[in-house]
Amino acid sequence: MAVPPLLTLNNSVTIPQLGLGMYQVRPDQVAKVVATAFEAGYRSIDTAAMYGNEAEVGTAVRESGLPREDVFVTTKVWNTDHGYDNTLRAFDRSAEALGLGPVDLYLIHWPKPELDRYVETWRALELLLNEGRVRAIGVSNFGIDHLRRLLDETDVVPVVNQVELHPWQQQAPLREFHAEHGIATEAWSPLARGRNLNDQVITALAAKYGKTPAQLVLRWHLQQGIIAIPKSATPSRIRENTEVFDFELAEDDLLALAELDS
Ligand SMILES: NC(=O)C1=CN([C@@H]2O[C@H](COP(=O)(O)OP(=O)(O)OC[C@H]3O[C@@H](n4cnc5c(N)ncnc54)[C@H](OP(=O)(O)O)[C@@H]3O)[C@@H](O)[C@H]2O)C=CC1
Ligand SMILES: O=C1CO[C@H](CO)[C@@H](O)[C@@H]1O
Repeated sequence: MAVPPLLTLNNSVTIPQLGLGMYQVRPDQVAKVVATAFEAGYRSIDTAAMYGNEAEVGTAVRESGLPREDVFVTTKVWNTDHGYDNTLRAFDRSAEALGLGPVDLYLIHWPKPELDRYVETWRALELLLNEGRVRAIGVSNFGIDHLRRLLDETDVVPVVNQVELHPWQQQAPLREFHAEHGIATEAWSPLARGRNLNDQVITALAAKYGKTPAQLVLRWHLQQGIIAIPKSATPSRIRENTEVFDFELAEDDLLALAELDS
């Protein structure tokens, strides 16, 4: 069992650098998936109101027997709930479904610039933080312009920006902006949904390190300080995806992987 290392966020809260994604984990699968993950060492679960499994995630965490403070739960406000009051109501629904007390991390799922309400949505998250109903607040799918606006017009700097990121979409300019402003980068679809795991560069390097392609890709994330939340509903893969703390990619191999960005 490998318990992932903790990364310290800009408000001093810590988050496991590897977590389990819950998109498309059906409610009836959640209990087994989460129990398998906890047994394998995961301590972080990424869900969202939009995933339709918050209640089952909450139950699985409560029934795990793990101390609440040892588990990190992220959820997100969905696009249809932007706006100050709507967001507070959406949070109430999520917190009630989870039933875990304060939520560790609450994210704006998408900026939805066409609605132009992400600043007031963010202010609602700031209130939740000040009231102690969440331990940290962040965003997802925000571009540099959206982040700049939050930094200019609001008080709290997001702890993370969760974006699509994998060797084929490396997000260099955004990551640089995050680093300048103390925002952690969290990768969604860190395995690119498994679609490119037969890539020749990946399979050759995986063979070199005696690891699977998925482990190789996850190691690439971890070595760059990225938080990764791979999803799997398959017990063997849930375990496989944690066995990434016992090897290190050499500089040359990181350079070869940098070339995959498209
Ligand atoms: N903020 C946002 O807008 C978004 C957030 N997310 C979050 O990020 C999480 C992860 O992203 P997701 O899009 O699910 O994609 P991932 O990159 O995590 O890939 C998941 C897919 O890869 C397969 N897989 C997992 N492990 C392995 C392995 N070791 N070998 C081969 N195949 C494997 C899974 O199959 P199987 O389950 O059958 O094992 C599944 O089909 C989501 O679950 C969600 O929590 C995702 C999208 C958008
Ligand atoms: O979190 C999410 C899961 O994946 C969906 C489809 O790609 C995204 O739209 C959504 O943001």
